[in-house]
Amino acid sequence: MPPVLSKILDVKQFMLKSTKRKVISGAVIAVILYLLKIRLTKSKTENMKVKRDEKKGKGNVDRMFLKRILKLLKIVIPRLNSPEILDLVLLTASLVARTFLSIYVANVNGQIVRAIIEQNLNMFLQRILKLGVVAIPASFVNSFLDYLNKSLAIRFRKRLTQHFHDIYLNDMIFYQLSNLDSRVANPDQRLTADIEKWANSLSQIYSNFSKPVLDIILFSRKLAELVGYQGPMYVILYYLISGFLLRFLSPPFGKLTAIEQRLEGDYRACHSDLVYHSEEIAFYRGHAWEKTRITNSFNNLIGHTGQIILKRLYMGVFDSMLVKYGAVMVGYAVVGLPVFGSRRVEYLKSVNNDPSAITRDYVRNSSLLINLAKAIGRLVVSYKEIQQLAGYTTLVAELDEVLKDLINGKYMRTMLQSNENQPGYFAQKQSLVSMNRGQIVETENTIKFEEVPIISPNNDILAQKMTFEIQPNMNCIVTGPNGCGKSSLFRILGGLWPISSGKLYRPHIDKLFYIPQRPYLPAGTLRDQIIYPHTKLQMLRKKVSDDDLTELLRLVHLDYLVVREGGYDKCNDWNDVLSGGEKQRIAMARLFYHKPVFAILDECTSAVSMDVEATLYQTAKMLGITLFTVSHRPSLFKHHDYMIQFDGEQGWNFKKIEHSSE
Ligand SMILES: Nc1ncnc2c1ncn2[C@@H]1O[C@H](COP(=O)(O)OP(=O)(O)OP(=O)(O)O)[C@@H](O)[C@H]1O
Repeated sequence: MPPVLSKILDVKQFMLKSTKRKVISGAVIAVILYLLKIRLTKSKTENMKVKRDEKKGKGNVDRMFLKRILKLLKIVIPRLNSPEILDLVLLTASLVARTFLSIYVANVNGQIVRAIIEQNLNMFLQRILKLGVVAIPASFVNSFLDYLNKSLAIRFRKRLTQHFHDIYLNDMIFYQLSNLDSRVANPDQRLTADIEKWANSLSQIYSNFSKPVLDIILFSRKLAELVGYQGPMYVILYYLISGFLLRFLSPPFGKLTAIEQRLEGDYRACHSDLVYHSEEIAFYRGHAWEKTRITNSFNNLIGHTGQIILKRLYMGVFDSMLVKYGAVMVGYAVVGLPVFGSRRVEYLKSVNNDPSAITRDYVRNSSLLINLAKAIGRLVVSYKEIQQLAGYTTLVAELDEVLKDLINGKYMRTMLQSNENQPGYFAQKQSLVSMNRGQIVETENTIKFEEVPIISPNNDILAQKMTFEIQPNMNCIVTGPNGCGKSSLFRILGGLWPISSGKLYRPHIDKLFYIPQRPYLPAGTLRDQIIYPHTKLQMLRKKVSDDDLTELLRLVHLDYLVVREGGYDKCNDWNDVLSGGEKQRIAMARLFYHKPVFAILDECTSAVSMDVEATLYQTAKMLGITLFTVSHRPSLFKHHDYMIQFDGEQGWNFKKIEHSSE
């Protein structure tokens, strides 16, 4: 009977010998079967869910993942002579060096044991010295590997971030991403945390994947030389079967990671909202409401994370059983091969039946085998890491795809669609909409709407096709009830919203300047608040000095700010230190600095006292700026010559204002 078969029979005998052992083995088998059953029922329902998601590519290791990762790889490694390739070459060289060093150390280990058994002090000391010498390059290689991994992750992150910054911060894409398209809920989270995690995960995967593959080849070759080809073959076969089993049992971790990241983003957004709107919330005493929202969001995140770790727990049980303990059994079978295997006679003859030589070979072989087993184990386990990478890849690639759609003038929106079979019920529908089916024509100094309707991104018609023309010095006021589309008219004029039909004639965007009700005050100096979005250099090129800025501040009655705040170079959190009216007046100073042909003033003086408001409008006109104002205040009518009046039911009217001669 072959020795392996007799061993198996021995084990069977051993298991059946005592009732206690029988009970334990029965229980273990029952637990395994039960877990398998749970997994099978779960995987049935999960499979149904996952199949639905798979179509959309929700973070599974599939064809879509491969397509997306290849696209992203082209971004992070653009050329064959990119520095990333050099890092990869160095990384591969270090991995090879480490494997050879491990083989060398395994050899020396065997020799040390032999020296002990032979009680040969000289040989023992020499081998110890050898180990000491090899420790120098080995330590360097280990640290260098770690460094290269991190450096590669930074390079990947830098490339990808630059790629996204170039698209996201180009023109108005950042606006369109959060206002027109509904696919990416938290672009900030994707651009910061998700990209970083993707880059780290990718650089780790290269080592975690290529190193074991390399180790498997080199260790197997060495082991085959020493114990025959069956040794490494049994080990690899064992791991292939366990890998297949693990793949079958493993939950869709990629998809779960993608969901976790999304929930993380939602939770972070809740906190950002609270910080951003803290004053309003504090006045409303809205803390209880906010607490509920934040807590719910946090609980969703924690609940999901809890589910993941539970899934990891049961996967950990299978991992340990198959990869750790099962592998040890296979390992012993393999190191026993020279002494118990088919070539035992040959082997024992070659070592003259010398126990010290057998021990040396045993130590060397087991050391090689441990390394081989570890390498295969890492390869099997790295499947989980690939799943995780698939999750991050979904998030990053999805952002890229949405941005590309926006560049190509397309956006996707979740819209409600009435259900013909069930009146009163609405179905959610996502559809890709083409922007700018209308036409934009650039003029010298004229604004003209020709049959342009005001349609919101949700496809709601706010105003029927509009036709009117505004020339410089035709100051125009826009009025109408709340939500009728006054600001939307300017969103279309400014190119923020697409034009669905008709023709829009307008001067170059530099000749239009928009001032909203809540002006944006960027982080920066007092000077930056006035000249935004110009830089100091652009201001100097425009031949404007700080004294000129003081003059502008005087026009808006804010010249006291220069002294109060300690000069133009003083940085401050301007949103906090300025009152509502001061912020609006800063914005008017900004308008006077830029002196555009047309100023779009969207309720931008609502917090300014009436007398100051009147001087602001007069100054603007004096500077030759044509006003295009949204306001409900009748006191402002006198500064304008024309009026666009919305009726709130899609109707509108463009007419000349008849001023009574006072
Ligand atoms: N990004 C968007 N996506 C979808 N709908 C939007 C968007 N922004 C605004 N709307 C909708 O368009 C409609 C018109 O909004 P708009 O801001 O033009 O109103 P308005 O006339 O300026 O109102 P108000 O006087 O209150 O400022 C509103 O019903 C609003 O909900």
